[in-house]
Amino acid sequence: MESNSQKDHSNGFQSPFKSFATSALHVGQEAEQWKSMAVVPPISLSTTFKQFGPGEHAGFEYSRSGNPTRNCLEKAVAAVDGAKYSLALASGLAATMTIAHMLKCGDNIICMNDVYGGTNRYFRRVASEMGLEVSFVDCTKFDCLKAAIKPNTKLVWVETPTNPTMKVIDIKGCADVVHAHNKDIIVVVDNTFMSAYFQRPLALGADICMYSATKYMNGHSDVVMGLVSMNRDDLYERLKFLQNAIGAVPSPFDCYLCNRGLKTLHLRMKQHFINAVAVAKFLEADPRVDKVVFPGLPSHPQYELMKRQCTGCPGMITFYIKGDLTNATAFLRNLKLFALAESLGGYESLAEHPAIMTHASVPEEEREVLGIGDTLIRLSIGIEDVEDIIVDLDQALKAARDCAI
Ligand SMILES: Cc1ncc(COP(=O)(O)O)c(C=O)c1O
Ligand SMILES: N[C@@H](CCSC[C@H](N)C(=O)O)C(=O)O
Repeated sequence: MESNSQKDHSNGFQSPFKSFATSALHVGQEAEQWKSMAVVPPISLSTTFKQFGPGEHAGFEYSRSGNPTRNCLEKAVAAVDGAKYSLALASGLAATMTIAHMLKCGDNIICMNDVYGGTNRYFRRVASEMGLEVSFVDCTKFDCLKAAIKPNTKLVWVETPTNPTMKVIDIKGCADVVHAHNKDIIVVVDNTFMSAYFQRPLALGADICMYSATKYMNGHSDVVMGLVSMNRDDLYERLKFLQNAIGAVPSPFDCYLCNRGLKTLHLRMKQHFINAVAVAKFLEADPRVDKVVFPGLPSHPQYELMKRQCTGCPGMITFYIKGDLTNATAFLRNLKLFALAESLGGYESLAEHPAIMTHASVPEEEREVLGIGDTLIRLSIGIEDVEDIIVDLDQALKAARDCAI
């Protein structure tokens, strides 16, 4: 992260990370690593690799344990995260599971009380069933976090901004609280919403930066993948072991695609930011909308924190439509350019209803407390022409209002 004096004063956020695009394009992609001198890393589909003698090989034995195409991606991801190491897994949840396997029966995990529905479901209905103890805590409040740390706490899991209510967590503050208590507690940040372009959790004190690469990191809605980056040698050794021992690895073809997607991450994120600010301002000024939650607007309660810890804001906007479920449904059914679909972070605009779709797995009482109600709508603003995005939202808001008349 650049110093405060190097801030990009045009929008108040931190300056972009130095040589981000150059690293994304070149690190791990050296043509010299291939006999063919291929400039674009080949897709290495072979499941196994010929050995010179038993145990004597050229760096690869079996594709789950290590794959040349996956290596290229992992090196590029480590570079854009400002990390020493990165590992690719079969999905974001496979990454979560692999991280959880570093713990043992009876260990405690503190998880931010507002996280992606599938993460909540994994900790509550899978990890807990296997003997891990999980406490859901509001990590935006340091006092609550501090009070929740127990002698058996081994891992703290935060997501920022949270999916879908966009609460922002102070990563450095959180890591400081946890590590002051016990430096061995592993702080994990789910960086899916921000991508490596807008936020570097490791530089802020986190031990592991994790992604559902299914989203912005790949950015084309055609790959399901997870990524984890870290600096600590011990964490890398353990996770590398688990990557192979559990075996939740992505295919070489998906690694190729994600590696390719990463090459335009900086360009995509800049456009997502520009489009999202315009859309958020449009929605905020619209009388058919009750409330907009977008961390890139001064109206967001943690806007100052966002500007302090991020270099910008992705295309994720949550808003509460006026009316009830009928209006929310009419809005979503009438969108034309936006697809009504789960997921986010692709080049195309998507809209969804978290209470019924992505967060249905969160118990209803918890959803209510978190504000994931009938009128909450989540948008993933794509990189289409922003005027067209706004025209589409405008006509769907009209249809939603008219349905109530
Ligand atoms: C913030 C966040 N983390 C993790 C996941 C899980 O990722 P995946 O779907 O790639 O398993 C998702 C979405 O599914 C998500 O939105
Ligand atoms: N993280 C994505 C995917 C959402 S939900 C996927 C599936 N229905 C499930 O329950 O696992 C998002 O937030 O859109």
